[in-house]
Amino acid sequence: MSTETTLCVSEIFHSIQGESSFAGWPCAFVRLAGCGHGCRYCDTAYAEEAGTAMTVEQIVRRALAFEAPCVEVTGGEPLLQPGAFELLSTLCDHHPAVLLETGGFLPVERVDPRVHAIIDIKAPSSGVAAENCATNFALALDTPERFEFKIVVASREDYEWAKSYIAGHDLPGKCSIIFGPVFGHLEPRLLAEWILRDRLPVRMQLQLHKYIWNPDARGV
Ligand SMILES: C[S@@+](CC[C@H](N)C(=O)[O-])C[C@H]1O[C@@H](n2cnc3c(N)ncnc32)[C@H](O)[C@@H]1O
Ligand SMILES: Nc1nc2[nH]cc(C(=O)O)c2c(=O)[nH]1
Ligand code: SF4
Ligand SMILES: [Mg+2]
Repeated sequence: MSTETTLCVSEIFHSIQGESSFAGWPCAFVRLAGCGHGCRYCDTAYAEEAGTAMTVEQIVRRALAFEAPCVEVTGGEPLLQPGAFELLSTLCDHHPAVLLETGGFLPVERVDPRVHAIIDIKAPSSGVAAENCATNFALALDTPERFEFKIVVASREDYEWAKSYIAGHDLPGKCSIIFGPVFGHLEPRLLAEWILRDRLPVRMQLQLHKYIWNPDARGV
């Protein structure tokens, strides 16, 4: 295991995976520090605070010690740190289910193909929808089993945008797509009813951990 590459870590914790198609599984989380993308609703602004420098080996040991059925690298924006690619590959050398949560504004082509990448597509209410990285769609359509897309929706306008956006990129029926409400901003029942009424082939998620623990708690 390489010991030289260092990353800036916000927190490493053990929780119930609250999002994605892995929701419900116990999961070890590695939250890398720093993002700067500035999504208006971001629930993890604390990841902008200075993190702790750790080597890949230290991070992997801490994450594996939880003996969880999946390990997720998130942030902040994990792909902003050059060492994230080595971290993901090293985790894959030691664990069969490594997940990446990324904000969708950076290319994922250098991510180890053993990683299951959850790519956020930012809707207009995030304020950064213009920065979604278009090259990720071709890669995902080529190897859909490695990817899933997520869109967090704050309003009816976001929902309509999301519906057109996934159709425009030919994703429905080809890639796994998840829609979820911005916590505390959109009533989950409304999103459920819109999806059902439109016969939309997407999965709906609620952030499980915010119902299990205090929604403002860190480290869950
Ligand atoms: C905090 S981000 C970190 C990883 C990466 N930067 C990204 O945006 O995917 C993890 C996930 O939390 C979601 N998220 C952030 N704030 C949220 C909120 N208030 N309600 C619902 N989901 C939220 C993001 O959309 C993203 O899917
Ligand atoms: N329990 C739990 N599940 C999560 N899935 C993705 C998360 C994230 O912040 O990226 C997250 C998180 O912060 N907590
Ligand atoms: S990209 Fe992710 S971490 Fe960065 S501001 Fe947006 S939701 Fe928060
Ligand atoms: Mg979170």
